[in-house]
Amino acid sequence: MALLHLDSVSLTYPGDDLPAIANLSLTINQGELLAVVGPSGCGKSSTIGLLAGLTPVTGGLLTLNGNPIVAPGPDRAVVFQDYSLFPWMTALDNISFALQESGRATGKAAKHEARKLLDMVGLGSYSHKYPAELSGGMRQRVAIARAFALDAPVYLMDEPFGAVDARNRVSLQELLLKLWTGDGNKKTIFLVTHDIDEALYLADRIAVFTPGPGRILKLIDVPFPRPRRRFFLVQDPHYISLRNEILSLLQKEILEELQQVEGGAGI
Ligand SMILES: Nc1ncnc2c1ncn2[C@@H]1O[C@H](COP(=O)(O)OP(=O)(O)OP(=O)(O)O)[C@@H](O)[C@H]1O
Repeated sequence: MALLHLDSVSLTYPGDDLPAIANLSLTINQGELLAVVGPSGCGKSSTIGLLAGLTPVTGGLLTLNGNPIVAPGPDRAVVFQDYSLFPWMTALDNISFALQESGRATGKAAKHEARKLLDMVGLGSYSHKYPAELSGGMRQRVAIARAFALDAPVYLMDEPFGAVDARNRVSLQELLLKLWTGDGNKKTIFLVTHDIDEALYLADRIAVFTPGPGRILKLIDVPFPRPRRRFFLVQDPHYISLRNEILSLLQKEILEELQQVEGGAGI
């Protein structure tokens, strides 16, 4: 069932001549995990801003459940790369505050629920620590636990694992899959990533964006059954060919853009 729908959406920031996004059309189904890859500046974060209701569209129509998106709402949670935790609150308080703000729990119940979430992300014994006392990977775990404390139907994730090392990235990906499927009632996830392997491992579909103005160059179905097993997946010839296809789509776009800038010299 279609949940998010972008119909010829365009965005031109105030004062800009050129649009950041032009004629972007896409339907995202309920429970789908859609990954977006594309060169830097192609409008991925801007699309998250539109879906979150933080930025108004300047053309086209953007709907959630058939209703135009005009403002942020509790039906959409956003996770950024930079953790965005409150530095003056402990890990536990960051999560219980989110639970209270969303009206999901108050007082002791909020603390209890927050503790369960911290346990789930493997940080049960770090509940009293402040963000500055945690490693980058731990902070992002808390940020993800806090986002999932909101129990929103839609998650908009902008390079959520971009700032963590490869090992932490793998475990955060597993965590994301666990939270996505939750109690069997899947969330809908729009995940921006620069990592093609991450997109292929996590997503149901991958949208490859063109350089600005952002549009979809290709929508790719990721056919691998779940649960996926990394070790076998990366050796699967179909995986290798999909990976190469995405890489060459991105490289072609980047080379064409460079040729326009450099007049083709040396490329
Ligand atoms: N708040 C803003 N005001 C004006 N222009 C903006 C704003 N945010 C983004 N832009 C412009 O919109 C275009 C798309 O930027 P955006 O951040 O959406 O790209 P991106 O694909 O997420 O890039 P990256 O992968 O580097 O994060 C760029 O040309 C950028 O300069």
